[in-house]
This record gives sequence, C-alpha cells and structure tokens, in this order.
Amino acid sequence: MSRAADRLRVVLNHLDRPGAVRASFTSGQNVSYHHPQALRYTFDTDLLSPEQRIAYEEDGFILIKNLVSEEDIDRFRAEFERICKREVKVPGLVVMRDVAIARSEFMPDQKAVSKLQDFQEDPELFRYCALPQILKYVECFTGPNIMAMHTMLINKPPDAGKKTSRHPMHQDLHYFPFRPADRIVCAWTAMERVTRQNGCLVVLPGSHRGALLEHDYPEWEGGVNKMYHGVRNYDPTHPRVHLEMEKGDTVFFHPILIHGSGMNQTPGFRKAISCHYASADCYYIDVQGTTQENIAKEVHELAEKKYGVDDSVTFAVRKTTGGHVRHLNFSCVFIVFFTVVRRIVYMYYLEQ
Ligand SMILES: CCCCCCCCCCCCCCCCCCCC(=O)SCCNC(=O)CCNC(=O)[C@H](O)C(C)(C)COP(=O)(O)OP(=O)(O)OC[C@H]1O[C@@H](n2cnc3c(N)ncnc32)[C@H](O)[C@@H]1OP(=O)(O)O
Ligand SMILES: O=C(O)CCC(=O)C(=O)O
Repeated sequence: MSRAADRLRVVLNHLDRPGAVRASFTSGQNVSYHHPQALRYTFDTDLLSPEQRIAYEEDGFILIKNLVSEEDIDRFRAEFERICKREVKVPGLVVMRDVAIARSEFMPDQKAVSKLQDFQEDPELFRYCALPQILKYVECFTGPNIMAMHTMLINKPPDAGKKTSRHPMHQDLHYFPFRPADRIVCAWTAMERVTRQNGCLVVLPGSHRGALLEHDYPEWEGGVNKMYHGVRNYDPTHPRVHLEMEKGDTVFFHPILIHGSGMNQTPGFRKAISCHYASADCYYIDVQGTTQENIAKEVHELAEKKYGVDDSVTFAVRKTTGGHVRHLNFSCVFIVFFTVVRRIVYMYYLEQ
C-alpha cells in the first residue's frame, strides 16, 4: 500500500472513533452525526481499502468482483429449480409470480416464479447468507454482530411486452421498520451475467445521503407487481449507473440508495440472490405517521386476506426475544434469524 493510502488509513481510523455516531430515534429520519467529517457508513475491519471505504461513503454501494463461486451459484440454482417443481417445500417461503402471469394457469417450473422471499428455512439457499466471504464485507457496514433480516432469489422473467419485469426506483428502507439505516446493508449477487439487456440494477450514486422518500405505486400503463412501490419524487437528472455484472459478482448497497432494475428484454430468466443484513443493535420503530404507513397497511391487509387474521393484528413495535441465534464459523459474527419472518419485516403480532 502506498504511503498516501497508509496516511489516509490513519486519518480514517482517527475519525472512526466510537461516539462519533449517534442514532436518531425518529422513525422517518436517518441517523444524525456529531462529527461532520466522520466516516459514517463504514467500519475499518482491515478488509476495505481506504479508497473502497471512501467510494461507499460517497456512492452508497460497492461492487466486488467474483465473490461467490460458480459451484455455489449452481447449487443455489438447482435448489431454486427443486422448489419451483415443488420437490422441496420450504416453511415460510413467499413465492411471487409476475403480475403478467399471476392470474394465468399453474406452471410447475421456474417460468411461473419471479421471486422467492424468506428462504431462511431452506438450508441450501440460506448458505448464501452465511458465506464467510459475504459476511466479511457485511461486517464493514453493520459491525460485527450481524442479523440476516430478509432473503430473496429474484428470477426476473422475460418481459411479456408490458414492461412488468421492471422494478421501480425505490429505497429498501421503505420496507424496513428498523433503524439505524446506516447499519443495514444489502448483498446482491448476480447468478449469471447481468446486463442492461436482461435488466441489471440501476443505482443513483450518492442518493443514500438523502432522506427516506415517499413511495407509492408508479402509474405504469402495463401495471406493476404487488407491493412494488416506487419513489414518488426523485431528481430525474441525477446521474445513473447501470451495474452490469458477471456471475458471482456481488454488490453491497445502503438501504437509502435509490435503485431499481430494468426490463428483461432477453428470452432468459435473469437470476440474482440477495440478503439484507442489519446490525444486531438495530431497533424496531413505529412507522405510524411516517411515509412507511402505506406499505405497513398493505402488509396488514394481505395478512388479513391470506391468513384470516383480523383487526386484532396490530402493527407494533416490540423487541423480539423469540429468535434463533445461529452461530457461524466466522470470528465475532453471528446471525440472529427469527423463525417467524414477518416479525422481522413488520413485527406483526396478535394482541392478547
Ligand atoms: C401474520 C402476518 C403475515 C404477513 C404476510 C405478508 C407477506 C408479505 C410479503 C411481501 C413483503 C415485502 C417485504 C419486502 C422487504 C424487502 C424489500 C427489498 C426490496 C424489494 O424487493 S422491493 C419489493 C418488495 N415487495 C415485494 O417483494 C412483494 C412482491 N410480491 C409478492 O411477493 C406477491 O405478489 C405477494 C404480495 C406475496 C402476493 O402473492 P400471493 O400471496 O401468492 O398472491 P395470491 O396468489 O394469494 O394472489 C392474491 C392477489 O394478488 C394478485 N397477485 C399475485 N401476485 C401478484 C403480483 N405479482 N402483482 C400483482 N398482483 C398479484 C393475485 O392475482 C390475487 O388477486 P385477486 O384479485 O385474485 O385477489
Ligand atoms: O433484482 C432486481 O431486479 C431488483 C432488486 C432490488 O431492487 C432489491 O433487492 O431491492
């Protein structure tokens, strides 16, 4: 490492002192800081170079090439196919079909499934969340005590012509009732070559330094997937970066970073696997009176319809104690995973 980089490292460590960051307790707000120059979004774990830390601080994302092996990805792909064929049944799994095919007849393979969520009870897919090389990076953003909060395997279908394969520009924090935002990170790994043609991620660099914005359904002619809210107002002139990636490349991004993904204009299904992690020190918030109220209401309504629960189900703030703690073979890192995933995502519980 050069002398300049060494010097930078010393300065960064100095700015990184504990106490420089103070969490805000208001739900809609981001974290506030005492020290305007302190590195706010990253920790020094000896993994990220000073240049990489500064890049994440400024851009809100970092792309690491070739992080997940071909063999692991092929195993995730094979498990996905088994799930689609219903050869394995995974408790708690949420299966999404694209809005263009949601009402069509049953197809017993991956063509019908555009996303799996909450695969934490599938040991093969959950291996992704516990890969040491992923966790080492996650630790740079969350600190050493890591919770896996939400999992997805996204199988973006070839667009049927109505552009429904697009994912509107959004901030993931809209879906998360916990804070502080800066201690949350998403790892998103390309399961094949991802390009503008098959709908790569599009990000607005630096947007993570803004606030959580109002989200709602975009007014798109061809319709949009259920619960796919988009940011209401963002600067359309903000520079965009299309993240074209190779199989195994992984991007880590901040939950306030505005991002989305384009239409899949190829005949193939574009696959990616992802996990949102948070520091175990994160706390749940009450979203009442914030911009997140609309998504909370939708989840509430879905729960009523799907599971027959009524008004006695309340969106509430509660520190959960009913979680499983999974100790991983990774220094100081543990993953707390809760069996009832909705408790993680929205902390619903039946009031007595
Ligand atoms: C005790 C409490 C239980 C609460 C359970 C609630 C489950 C909610 C799951 C979604 C939460 C989202 C959390 C995401 C957090 C991470 C965010 C990271 C960034 C993002 O990914 S942003 C996008 C986030 N949103 C989603 O991921 C939601 C994706 N949608 C789905 O997963 C499914 O569409 C959904 C909402 C689970 C519904 O599927 P399903 O239950 O299988 O639907 P049904 O077959 O029962 O049909 C109901 C009704 O909806 C129509 N439908 C089905 N799929 C779609 C679709 N993709 N788009 C539009 N409409 C759809 C279907 O035709 C039915 O219509 P009817 O008129 O016949 O009733
Ligand atoms: O994979 C995609 O197409 C979009 C994923 C995304 O936006 C997300 O994980 O928040």
